[in-house]
Amino acid sequence: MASSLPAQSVDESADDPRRAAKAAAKPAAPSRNSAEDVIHRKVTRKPEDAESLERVSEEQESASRSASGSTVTVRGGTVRFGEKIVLESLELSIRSGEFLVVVGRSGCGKSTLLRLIAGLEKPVSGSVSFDGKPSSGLRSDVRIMFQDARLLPWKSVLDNVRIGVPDGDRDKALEALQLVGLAERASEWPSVLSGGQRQRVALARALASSPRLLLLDEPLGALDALTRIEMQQLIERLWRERGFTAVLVTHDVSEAVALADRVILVEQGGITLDTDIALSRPREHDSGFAHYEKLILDRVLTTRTDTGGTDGSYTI
Ligand SMILES: Nc1ncnc2c1ncn2[C@@H]1O[C@H](COP(=O)(O)OP(=O)(O)OP(=O)(O)O)[C@@H](O)[C@H]1O
Repeated sequence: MASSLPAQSVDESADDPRRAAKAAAKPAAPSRNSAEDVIHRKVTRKPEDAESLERVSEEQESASRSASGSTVTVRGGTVRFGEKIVLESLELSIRSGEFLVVVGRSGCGKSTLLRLIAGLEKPVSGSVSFDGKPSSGLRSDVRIMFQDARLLPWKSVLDNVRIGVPDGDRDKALEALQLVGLAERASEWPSVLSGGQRQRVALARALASSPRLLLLDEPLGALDALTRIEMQQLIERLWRERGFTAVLVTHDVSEAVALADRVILVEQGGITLDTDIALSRPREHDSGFAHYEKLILDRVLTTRTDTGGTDGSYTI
């Protein structure tokens, strides 16, 4: 296996005025202490106009998000299966409340990275830390969602969600089902739900315990285009409201740009592209959006031929 490439941070603000302007307008994801600072400033500061009011509200949202999500650090993470080294000395820092999207060619190690963070894969060397503290094995504040909803067919929708709640608390499970708009289907069997509805139940189960980190391993990969967009919007809304840190693996570059604060490309055991997506939310499919799609695709396509989807999306 080729040796890993060093993590490469692509800073385009120098030659892209739109991005530079966005970056200047966007408050940096604050640390826990600076989150308190923002709240303090919010109470003491008098906004002079609508723009500063909006800015305060953005800062407030960012502060509250930061307080609810985990920071995750992978240092020198190496994972191998037999002789095959899949991740090699990988370095990654994820900010609290950040929405990170992982892209890369099939088999490059995206799911392995997610499993490493989840504690499902043990590194042969290196470490994973949460909020600055080394961690190994499964954690109660981390939840993972897969392409397959993995619902138990012999349990009702509500009982499936209760699996994700400490002590199986019924009210908390119902509350989670409400979040995804499926409370009225609580007593039904998973088999009568559509694929999209099953994924919403899986999302409710994942969020029912209010995790600080949500890992999403291509959860929308099997859905039709419209359901996929609805699910993207639901995930984005819940992420914004609840403030957890999110890491999504996807093959869909459009989905990556729609959801990410930041996109990384995994290649040859390491991270070979690491770029912020400096677009406001909700994202419009405008020239800024196209700019990032092209940036990511161009980088990926230096090593692979693309496949353009009939709906204008691209997969890698
Ligand atoms: N448990 C395992 N035992 C042996 N090899 C494994 C195991 N899990 C993953 N691999 C191998 O590690 C490599 C990376 O797998 P991984 O599932 O992380 O890739 P991926 O980028 O998520 O792929 P895809 O996009 O196709 O889902 C592949 O070559 C895969 O065959």
